[in-house]
Amino acid sequence: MRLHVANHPLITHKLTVLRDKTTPSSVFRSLTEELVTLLAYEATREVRVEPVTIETPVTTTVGVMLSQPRPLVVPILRAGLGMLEGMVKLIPSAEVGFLGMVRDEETLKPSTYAERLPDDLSGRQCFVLDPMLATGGSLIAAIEFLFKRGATDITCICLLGSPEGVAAVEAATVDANVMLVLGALDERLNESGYIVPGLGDAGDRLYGTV
Ligand SMILES: O=P(O)(O)OC[C@H]1O[C@H](OP(=O)(O)OP(=O)(O)O)[C@H](O)[C@@H]1O
Ligand SMILES: O=c1cc[nH]c(=O)[nH]1
Ligand SMILES: [Mg+2]
Repeated sequence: MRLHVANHPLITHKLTVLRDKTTPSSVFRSLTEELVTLLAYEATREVRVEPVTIETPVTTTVGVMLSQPRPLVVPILRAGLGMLEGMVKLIPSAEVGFLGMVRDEETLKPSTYAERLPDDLSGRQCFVLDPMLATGGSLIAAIEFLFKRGATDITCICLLGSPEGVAAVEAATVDANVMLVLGALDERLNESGYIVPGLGDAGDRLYGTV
């Protein structure tokens, strides 16, 4: 697994507002969208392109366009849905698949309650969106789901990650072509499995369900 942690003052500024417990849901939603667009810039550095010849008003030139098959973007419901708009703004031609997962807050184990993905993901570049990488259980389950459908090229974008979650994803994806892009790598998990300093429950903060 390759890890990229954003080191950019604009991203850190936006994350600071996101972390603030007084930030209302409406602002939290806009910032999440802005942050994913900034992180997607790094996450799509290896997006596949192919040469195309075009005519400018001045001459003929060779540029590039995204290759087929189109990239697949997979938000993990619920909180990952808050990242979808920011991602498809950058790649409007992407196809979108969905995985619904929820973590049991006692056992911290994830379960999958919804799935809408193409049957065959071989040859597809997949971009998984989830704001929070805590124990890593949800992201690992999502990655394994995509592997079972034949995916071999997966990039995950998370706003915040814990060292424990990064280590777990790393251990689960040895030798696989997986990239993890984080807005920030936080200090640790607390005894309830929440990221510290973190931002609380991303789903609740996005959708006002505290
Ligand atoms: O790394 P983990 O320990 O698995 O925790 C992270 C998961 O927890 C959150 O989802 P949650 O289960 O709260 O569902 P929600 O998006 O519906 O709020 C978050 O969006 C991740 O999917
Ligand atoms: O800190 C955390 C951990 C899991 N899920 C969240 O939304 N936040
Ligand atoms: Mg939640």
